[in-house]
Amino acid sequence: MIRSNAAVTQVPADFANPVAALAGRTAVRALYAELALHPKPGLVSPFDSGSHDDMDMGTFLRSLFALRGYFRAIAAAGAEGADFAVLRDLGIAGERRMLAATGGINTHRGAVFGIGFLAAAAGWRMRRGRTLRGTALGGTVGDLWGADILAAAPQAPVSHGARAVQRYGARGARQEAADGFPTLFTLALPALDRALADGADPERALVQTLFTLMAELEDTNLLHRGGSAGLTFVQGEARRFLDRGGVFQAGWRAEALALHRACVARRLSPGGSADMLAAAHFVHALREGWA
Ligand SMILES: CC(C)(COP(=O)(O)OP(=O)(O)OC[C@H]1O[C@@H](n2cnc3c(N)ncnc32)[C@H](O[C@H]2O[C@H](COP(=O)(O)OP(=O)(O)OP(=O)(O)O)[C@@H](O)[C@H]2O)[C@@H]1O)[C@@H](O)C(=O)NCCC(=O)NCCS
Ligand SMILES: Nc1ncnc2[nH]cnc12
Repeated sequence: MIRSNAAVTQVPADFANPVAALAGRTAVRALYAELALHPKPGLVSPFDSGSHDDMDMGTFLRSLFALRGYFRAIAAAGAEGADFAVLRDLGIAGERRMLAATGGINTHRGAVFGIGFLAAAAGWRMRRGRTLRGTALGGTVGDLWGADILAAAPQAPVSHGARAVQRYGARGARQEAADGFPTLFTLALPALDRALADGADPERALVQTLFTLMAELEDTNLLHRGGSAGLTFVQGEARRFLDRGGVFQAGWRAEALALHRACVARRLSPGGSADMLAAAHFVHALREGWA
């Protein structure tokens, strides 16, 4: 049977949607920029697999390619004013595609969650011609979906992160999103803008931003792997790096590599900070391409 032209030319709404395409493309580029960055204490990079035995650069590349359609679709859903249930189902489907691509390894679960909501909020604001500047993007996440994020029952099985929240009373990813991503908008993005303004190239500006996040974020990955002592160790070392001048000090790369080795020796991995770094890259790049 010959299908009508209409059927052949039908494209998914998100594909035909320039706002969704921009957000989707920008999200994948942000995940790649984070992955390709080095040195990143304890984390996977082209240099090595950090504190991880079960994943490497290839695992993350397969993961971020599998998520291309997800970020485009969730931005399109946000543009349409979708409610939390729609976004959650897209997020669950995205997680499934990620796990299928990685053989069940949890590479970007935090990014599926955090950058997913930011992409949805970007779709909502760009469709309505609203600015992406200041804390507006995070405010949209909190205003439109914050209450539902906190009310949603944790997925079974309970994640390492949720267990860390229960055990250590940390805020975790949900509270961060429901509050409009304060760590991202009041800490990470200003650090990125300041490093670039002070003359750092993009690589050094991203390293500076990562250390700024590591010094402050209550990263449930660190709590899961190293308890309060692990989190306190990384926060303290990151703060010392920044107090000595960060990426603007002579020998900064050797300093950062020394912390990488110390994290690997302790099996510590600030995965939450890695996700927030990718989120900062996402928002910064989106702002560049949008009024
Ligand atoms: C909505 C959920 C995704 C939230 O899940 P949950 O409530 O369980 O919260 P967390 O698991 O704590 O958060 C999810 C991930 O967020 C990252 N993260 C950690 N701390 C923070 C923080 N303070 N602020 C922001 N983000 C944070 C972190 O992601 C990274 O860790 C992942 C690896 O985790 P894990 O495998 O446990 O660690 P490993 O060291 O690899 O373990 P082993 O090697 O020992 O095995 C990695 O993926 C990074 O991304 C947190 O994990 C969920 O409940 C849910 O409902 N999902 C359904 C979809 C949905 O609702 N989506 C919303 C619409 S988009
Ligand atoms: N580069 C990375 N290494 C380990 N965990 C991560 N989670 C997000 N990005 C990561």
